[in-house]
Amino acid sequence: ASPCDRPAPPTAGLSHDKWEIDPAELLLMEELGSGQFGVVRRGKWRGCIDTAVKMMKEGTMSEDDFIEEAKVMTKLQHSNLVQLYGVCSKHRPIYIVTEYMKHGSLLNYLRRHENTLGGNVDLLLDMCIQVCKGMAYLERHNYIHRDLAARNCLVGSENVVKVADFGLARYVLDDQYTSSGGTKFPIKWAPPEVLNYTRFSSKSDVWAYGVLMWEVFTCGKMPYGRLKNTEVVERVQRGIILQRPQACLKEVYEIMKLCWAHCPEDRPSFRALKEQLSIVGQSIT
Ligand SMILES: CN(C)c1ccc2c(c1)CCN(c1cccc(-c3cc(Nc4ccc(C(=O)N5CCOCC5)cn4)c(=O)n(C)c3)c1CO)C2=O
Repeated sequence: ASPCDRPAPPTAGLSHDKWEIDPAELLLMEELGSGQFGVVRRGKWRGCIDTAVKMMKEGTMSEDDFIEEAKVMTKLQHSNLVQLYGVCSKHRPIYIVTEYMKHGSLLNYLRRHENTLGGNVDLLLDMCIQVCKGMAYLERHNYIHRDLAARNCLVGSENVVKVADFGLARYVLDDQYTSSGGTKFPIKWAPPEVLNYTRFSSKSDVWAYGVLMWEVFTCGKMPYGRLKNTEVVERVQRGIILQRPQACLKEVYEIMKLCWAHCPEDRPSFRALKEQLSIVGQSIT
């Protein structure tokens, strides 16, 4: 049978280092957009496996550290995580090759489909539960995302939602993104301990997950509207939280609020969140 018939083994023995991909086996296609590290293109690996290929722009990433970490990341495998297939690190720019998700970012998907998604509370809750499952897997592996948000999740066929770009924040060289005073730092998704001490943990991911739930139930609104970052920091430190979105059930909002407990240890784990959200999910379907 041709390699296209069997499912893409995430890290099939691509070369002597199983996380190293031979660029000769990649066919680069249309551009999908650009992120922190530069342009991302769609690709075909070995003629048939759909991939997304990040082509690392010089000076955007601490490459050697990342290539080391890639060995760990290829081992993180879950149906709600965008799979890292491997890297092409024998040339510059290096390529990061991942699974392809045909509908793009969750944020754009919510905004583009607001009319059909807005009334479908079951579907919105299911999307939140899928992200929670992916995050519970990372939590179990003591892996912190550091930039969980709807813009960093991706949508595939049949409304499959997966968490993407987990852990990459550690390799961004742009200070505007990495320092909490920078213009690109995700202030609106950050808890007090990150704003004050950049102390990241799975519990800071849980705070960000609460904001992601708010994004989902508002079909992609900007949290805190047009408030400036300094105003958001002031509110978060005073304990002012996001209000219940109109489409969000009261019992779902109660769970969302748990994610925004001021002290990280008072926030639920993703494991507990998954249990609670699934119970609500069963009670409304
Ligand atoms: C440090 N952190 C947190 C980072 C680092 C890099 C990146 C990000 C965060 C997030 C943004 N990003 C990035 C940039 C560019 C592409 C991808 C990106 C886009 C994909 N897919 C699609 C599919 C379709 C479309 C599209 O054009 N449309 C329009 C028509 O209707 C359907 C959707 C866009 N992207 C995809 O599968 N992956 C794996 C990555 C990604 C996600 O990977 C990055 O490359």
